[in-house]
Amino acid sequence: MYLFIVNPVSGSGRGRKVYEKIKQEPLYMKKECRAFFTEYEGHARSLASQLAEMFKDRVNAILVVGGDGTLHEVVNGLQRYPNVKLAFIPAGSGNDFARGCKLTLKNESLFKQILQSPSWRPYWLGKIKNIRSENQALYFANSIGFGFDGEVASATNKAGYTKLLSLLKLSRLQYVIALLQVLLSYQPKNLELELDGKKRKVENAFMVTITNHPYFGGGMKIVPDASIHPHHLYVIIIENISKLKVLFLFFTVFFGKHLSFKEVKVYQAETIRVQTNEKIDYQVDGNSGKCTNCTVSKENSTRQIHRFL
Ligand SMILES: Nc1ncnc2c1ncn2[C@@H]1O[C@H](COP(=O)(O)OP(=O)(O)OP(=O)(O)O)[C@@H](O)[C@H]1O
Repeated sequence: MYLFIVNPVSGSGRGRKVYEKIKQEPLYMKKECRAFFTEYEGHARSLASQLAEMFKDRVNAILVVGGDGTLHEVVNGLQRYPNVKLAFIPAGSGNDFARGCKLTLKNESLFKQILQSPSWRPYWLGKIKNIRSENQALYFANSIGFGFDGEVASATNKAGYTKLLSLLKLSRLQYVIALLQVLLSYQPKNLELELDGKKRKVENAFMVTITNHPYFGGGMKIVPDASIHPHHLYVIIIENISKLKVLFLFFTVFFGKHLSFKEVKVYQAETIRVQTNEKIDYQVDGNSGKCTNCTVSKENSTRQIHRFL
């Protein structure tokens, strides 16, 4: 049995359209496929855990049709079900997870590939402790970022021009527009980091981002050489940089050329502690929030995800 979790509003309606096309495929009728639509924010998380519990002995895989935000909810719903196989059919506006996993096919072709010749490979999600609750960890598929990154995500999520950009097929511009807006008002932050026990003060931080794979912000190659690793995450720090230089840096990041800037540093670490005196904006898989401290590492379980990288 293949279970679909479809976010119909992802990508300004692309999620519904992609699913409607997949549903017409003879393979959809032939195999046992069932679809569940999300109806509100957070619904994908509860759906995923309910479906995994209800069909745990019969499910071949859960297929997520949506954006990175929907995937984020699903991986959190599956926290207690690491054995459930997961596949992603991108239909959002950013789709960084699909880039990070080298999913080159789209829509019906990707659906057929998942059912007929899947490439199940291990994946280790990022795990954040203490960010929203002391008792429950939060998982991420792509990245968590603090500072500028968090403020840009918050502006992107509040933006009123999303639908227009989608109609014009310019969704990738959404992040860039928010970035320029936030750049004008952004005040650098002071943070204290601990990378595998080694303390490091980051003064005038532009951003600190921890990622599982190279992509973020709708196609920017933030850590170009990152590969999905069982133990370590990649930490990119941008500090003491002028706003003008940031602008230049963000043009080069699409090609992964920003690492030559002296203000940019990349580390690998298994456990990362982040602490600030004042609440700081963060984004996790594109969802925004505020926090003062948290600890980030890899989850212990291995999951099987359809991917090529
Ligand atoms: N029926 C619904 N109505 C309104 N919001 C929904 C519904 N179902 C899910 N959502 C919310 O829609 C939000 C956006 O989803 P998602 O991130 O998957 O798409 P996107 O923003 O277009 O893509 P990306 O994150 O890749 O840019 C999520 O926060 C999710 O909780």
